[in-house]
Amino acid sequence: MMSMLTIAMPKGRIFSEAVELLRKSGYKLPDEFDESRKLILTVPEENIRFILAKPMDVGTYVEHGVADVGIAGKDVMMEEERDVFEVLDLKISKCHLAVAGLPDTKMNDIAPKVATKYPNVASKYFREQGEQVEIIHLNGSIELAPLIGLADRIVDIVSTGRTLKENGLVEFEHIADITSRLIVNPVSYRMKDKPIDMLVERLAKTVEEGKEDSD
Ligand SMILES: Nc1ncnc2c1ncn2[C@@H]1O[C@H](COP(=O)(O)OP(=O)(O)OP(=O)(O)O)[C@@H](O)[C@H]1O
Ligand SMILES: O=P(O)(O)OC[C@H]1O[C@H](OP(=O)(O)OP(=O)(O)O)[C@H](O)[C@@H]1O
Repeated sequence: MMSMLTIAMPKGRIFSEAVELLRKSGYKLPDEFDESRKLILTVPEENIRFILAKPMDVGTYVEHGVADVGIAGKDVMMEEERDVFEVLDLKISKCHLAVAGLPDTKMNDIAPKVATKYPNVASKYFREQGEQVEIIHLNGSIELAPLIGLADRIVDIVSTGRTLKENGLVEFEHIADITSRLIVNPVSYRMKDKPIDMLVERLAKTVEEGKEDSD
């Protein structure tokens, strides 16, 4: 009998797309997945246990080995460099990271301020551009910062662009395209190589088929 796999799933907007991808890949996940408030969901028929974490925390569970694999946004992986393998681009929850602000505004020359939920990504980006900025770490509603005079620029996720538009903000620079990734704990990959390889193969096939559909 193969050992049970623990998969860390991100709660929130990625969750339903990730569940759909797993179902399309042949995993029979009970209806309970769509409405439960439980944080651990075991599917004995598939020999898999799912833990439901905050998206920013998935890498923590996988790095510590309490989850063998996990699903995390590339943005999260960029922000918190973790000792995990990124094995597959799941091509779900597409969006991008961008620099935005009020139109026709220049960055303040002396200590321009950048508000973001991604302090590491933002400071690395501006360092590479040779610009010295002050990073202001916020936890959400990032678009508020330039409107209220807290920051000259924001670094945030843009998906439809609706939040920027409705707040009168514009995108200045594109930092990186973002999709969700399958990540694996290095020790688990050695100890549970068979079930993990099977999971990766099945998901990769579905991702590939999805690509053909959208071509
Ligand atoms: N429009 C979007 N806004 C934010 N994240 C998005 C968007 N589209 C896709 N994503 C992906 O979803 C992840 C965030 O999911 P979600 O918004 O549920 O979490 P969160 O922002 O951490 O949650 P919370 O708002 O509860 O703090 C990101 O890491 C990113 O990879
Ligand atoms: O381009 P759009 O489709 O409008 O999506 C982008 C917005 O969605 C996210 O915020 P979220 O809804 O997660 O709220 P938050 O500000 O509390 O993080 C993100 O931080 C942007 O604000």
